[in-house]
Amino acid sequence: MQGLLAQGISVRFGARPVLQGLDLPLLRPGEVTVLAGPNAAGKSTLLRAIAQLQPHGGRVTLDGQDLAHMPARDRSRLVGFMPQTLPGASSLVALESVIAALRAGATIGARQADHAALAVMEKLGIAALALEPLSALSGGQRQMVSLAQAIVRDPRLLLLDEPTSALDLARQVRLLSELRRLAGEGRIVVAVLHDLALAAQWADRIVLLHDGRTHAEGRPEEVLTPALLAQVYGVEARVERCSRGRIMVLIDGEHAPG
Ligand SMILES: Nc1ncnc2c1ncn2[C@@H]1O[C@H](COP(=O)(O)OP(=O)(O)OP(=O)(O)O)[C@@H](O)[C@H]1O
Repeated sequence: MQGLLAQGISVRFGARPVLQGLDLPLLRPGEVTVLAGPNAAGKSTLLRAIAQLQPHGGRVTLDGQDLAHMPARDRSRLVGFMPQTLPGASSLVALESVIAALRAGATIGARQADHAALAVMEKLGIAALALEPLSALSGGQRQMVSLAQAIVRDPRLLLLDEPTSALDLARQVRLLSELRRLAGEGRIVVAVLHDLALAAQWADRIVLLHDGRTHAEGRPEEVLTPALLAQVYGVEARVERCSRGRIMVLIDGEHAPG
């Protein structure tokens, strides 16, 4: 079966269950899926479990192959992971960090690796940062370098944890356009986003996490409803259709209890 399937995903930290047998629908190649939900809902934990960076119960398969039972090198070729924050305490310059990410998943000659890494940075509009130390980059610059690291191996599955949180408006569009393009070429893209306006505009599918489970999933207009937003976030919301048929979520306030 083509796509990403995550079933019965459970994670607990000490006695506290964070994910409780969570199921995702089959996420198909070509789709951008947004994971949304309140703070501490378990979105990052779920991404890390899918990437096999977090011990978990349940099963994750990519195109029918169990990711947990795959050699780590094969998995790192197939799965690109962009963490919420790129560690800044590195002595590498940006280009070296992208080359290191490439070589972690592939046997590739030094010159070829240099070219491939620089090509990705050029595509993302960050070639000028190539020789800058990671420790000297701004939060947004670091986020773009982190994206370059995640996509340089040309992964089949791309997992991104709040990839736009530090980006200005133009770079948000650049990053999300790039994700759409990558999905259009047959990859599976899963991104955690808090910004429901961006989610409504860019996602094919939204999965709303709540209480350690999938509370709702579907197309943006199916999931971004006043009732579901009240249940999951505890807010009073209006959903309006604006130009080009897009939906817009307006938050009027917190939901009055009872
Ligand atoms: N390594 C850890 N040890 C203990 N508890 C953890 C650990 N990692 C996450 N948690 C807890 O698991 C819960 C879910 O965290 P997670 O980061 O997955 O949430 P999230 O939905 O991504 O939140 P946010 O939107 O705030 O980034 C939180 O209560 C968090 O404190």
